[in-house]
Amino acid sequence: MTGGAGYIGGQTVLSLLDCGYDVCVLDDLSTGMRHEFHDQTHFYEGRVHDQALVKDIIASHSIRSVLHFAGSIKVDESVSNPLKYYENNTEGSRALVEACVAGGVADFIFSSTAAVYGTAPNRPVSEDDETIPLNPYGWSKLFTERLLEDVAATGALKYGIFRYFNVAGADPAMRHGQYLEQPVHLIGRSIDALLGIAPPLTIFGQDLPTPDGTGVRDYIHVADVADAHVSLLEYLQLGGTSQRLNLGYGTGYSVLEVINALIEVTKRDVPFGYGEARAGEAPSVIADTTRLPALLDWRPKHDNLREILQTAFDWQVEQATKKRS
Ligand SMILES: NC(=O)c1ccc[n+]([C@@H]2O[C@H](COP(=O)([O-])OP(=O)(O)OC[C@H]3O[C@@H](n4cnc5c(N)ncnc54)[C@H](O)[C@@H]3O)[C@@H](O)[C@H]2O)c1
Ligand SMILES: O=c1ccn([C@@H]2O[C@H](COP(=O)(O)OP(=O)(O)O[C@H]3O[C@H](CO)[C@H](O)[C@H](O)[C@H]3O)[C@@H](O)[C@H]2O)c(=O)[nH]1
Repeated sequence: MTGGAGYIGGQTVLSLLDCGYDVCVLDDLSTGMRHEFHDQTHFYEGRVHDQALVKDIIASHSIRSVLHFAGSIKVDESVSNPLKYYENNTEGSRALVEACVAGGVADFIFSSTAAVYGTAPNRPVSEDDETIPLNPYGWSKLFTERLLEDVAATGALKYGIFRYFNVAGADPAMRHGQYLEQPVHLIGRSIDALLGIAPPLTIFGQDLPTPDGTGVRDYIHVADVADAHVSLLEYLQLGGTSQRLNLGYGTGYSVLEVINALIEVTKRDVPFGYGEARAGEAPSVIADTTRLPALLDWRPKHDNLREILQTAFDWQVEQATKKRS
């Protein structure tokens, strides 16, 4: 696995270990952190671009399946520094896939994003909808999707592409979660505002074409995302064909609904004000979830906004406390 020291990759390491898999992790620790549970993996510090290292890991562990989480994830940064995104996400993936093909890897699972849909239609968006990303981050991911489809067409490997919607929450057993010095996503920023370690939250837009005027997203618990990877891995290993799948719950919550639920869960106030809508941002992005359950033996266990918020809050408080002490 690449990116196994990051937020979603780390959670997937836990799911794989819980299911008894032998896991190799390749991570350059640029944004990820090594945790105690990584001692149960074969951990390599390095970049996915390093083909000699990747080939060596594949050969030494007879690796048949690769899950590729490594990448850069900040949409705003991708606009100001697009070359970083094409280098780390697209070139890195190209080099990795080439080394995997050379090493005889059969199955390749890739972390893509709902950002490939761009201005999603005003209804749940399906895997066959048009993809016109609005930023270099989305393009860097879409190019990798295309690369995988073209390579798979030669028969070199099979792919599983997950287009994640808004991944949030932390491990229910508090073994892992997301902690960024400066959160970039709504839930992380709202919690930091609530804790008083960041300024009040700015809500981007209050008269969008949504029921309450604020942006609507499909939030999915990171533990469900991780478990879905185990199911997709089993599916491919048991002979399933290449797939491109939305990974969301198919339910949307507005920014105000998220803030109100966070206030209910924590019994604390979230200071916020309104600002301009983010340029080009889709008002509502919700997954059409027809395809995935028809294929995989996966059913969500944590599809509850309050649980997502409670685990995210508990984790962020624990991290903030550790940092202070
Ligand atoms: N967080 C989300 O809501 C979200 C949504 C859609 C898609 N994704 C995708 O999921 C994947 C994981 O995201 P995350 O939220 O866990 O991010 P993250 O930053 O926590 O994890 C990324 C990991 O990859 C490592 N990494 C980065 N570049 C590398 C390289 N060149 N070689 C080796 N390791 C490298 C980092 O050190 C980190 O551990 C990313 O590919 C991201 O684009 C995330
Ligand atoms: O400070 C903030 C941050 C966000 N929002 C709003 O909250 C909602 C969620 O925004 P996030 O920034 O948390 O997430 P995005 O939907 O913009 O994007 C995320 O989900 C995408 C998939 O849909 C991609 O995966 C992308 O990588 C990831 O950042 C949006 O309506 C946004 O306008 C605010 O109002 N204020």
